[in-house]
Amino acid sequence: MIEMIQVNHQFAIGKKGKERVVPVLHDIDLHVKQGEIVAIVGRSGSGKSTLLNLMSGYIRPTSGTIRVADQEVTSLSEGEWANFRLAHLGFMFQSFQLIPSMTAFENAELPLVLKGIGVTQRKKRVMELLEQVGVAEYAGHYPGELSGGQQQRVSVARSLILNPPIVLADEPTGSLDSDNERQLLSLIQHLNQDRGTTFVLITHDEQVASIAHRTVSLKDGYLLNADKKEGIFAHEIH
Ligand SMILES: Nc1ncnc2c1ncn2[C@@H]1O[C@H](COP(=O)(O)OP(=O)(O)OP(=O)(O)O)[C@@H](O)[C@H]1O
Repeated sequence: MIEMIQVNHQFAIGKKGKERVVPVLHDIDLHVKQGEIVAIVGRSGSGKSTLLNLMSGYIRPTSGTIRVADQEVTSLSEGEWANFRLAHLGFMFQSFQLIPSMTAFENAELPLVLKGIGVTQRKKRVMELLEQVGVAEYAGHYPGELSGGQQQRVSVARSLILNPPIVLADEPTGSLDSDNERQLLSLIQHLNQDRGTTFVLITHDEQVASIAHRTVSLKDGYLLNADKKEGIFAHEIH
């Protein structure tokens, strides 16, 4: 489902002509299979978000090949990437990234509007999903009128509204209390079991990693234990 082959990434920082190169990821080989939940762990600065940004096309690798859903994505243009994301990828973030001037309904509806889905179908789908994540009664509320947990549910509804086959999540439970965390993890497991949704989750949290079929660890930009499920947290995180 997602294949990274010999991927390297470096950032160039500083003024033009005086740039300094910062190597961040080295020789990454990672294969995430369809229907897998893979957790990515590692210390702050080890390159986890950079890895996810490469899978999502927000940055391009310095070298190497990336395939997502059987498509070689490294050569897609910005416009092609935008369409590709709408068709294949859902995103969950630690910050909910809701649009403050739009209601919960409108926020969740946005990807359907971008995809040109008609209003009747949009209404049905949004209300079904808001119901499923437990915030249907707040459909007309603005993000500022919702609790953190409720905003998170709206944000999750938006990320799932197009039934993406792959969901990429960066610290998805980072700002949730333990009840909301448990509910989100349970939703992820259901989607994975019922629809075969593939998840890549960046996390510092053992609870989150515990639902993963496999945990991979980044250390100083190198991928460790790419095929091993256990034995990572104790020595990599702390
Ligand atoms: N746009 C950028 N320009 C220059 N350097 C960057 C950029 N983005 C990230 N970096 C550097 O790349 C390294 C890896 O960053 P990244 O955000 O991928 O780490 P991370 O493992 O996700 O960290 P955290 O757990 O703190 O979010 C860091 O040293 C960071 O400073």
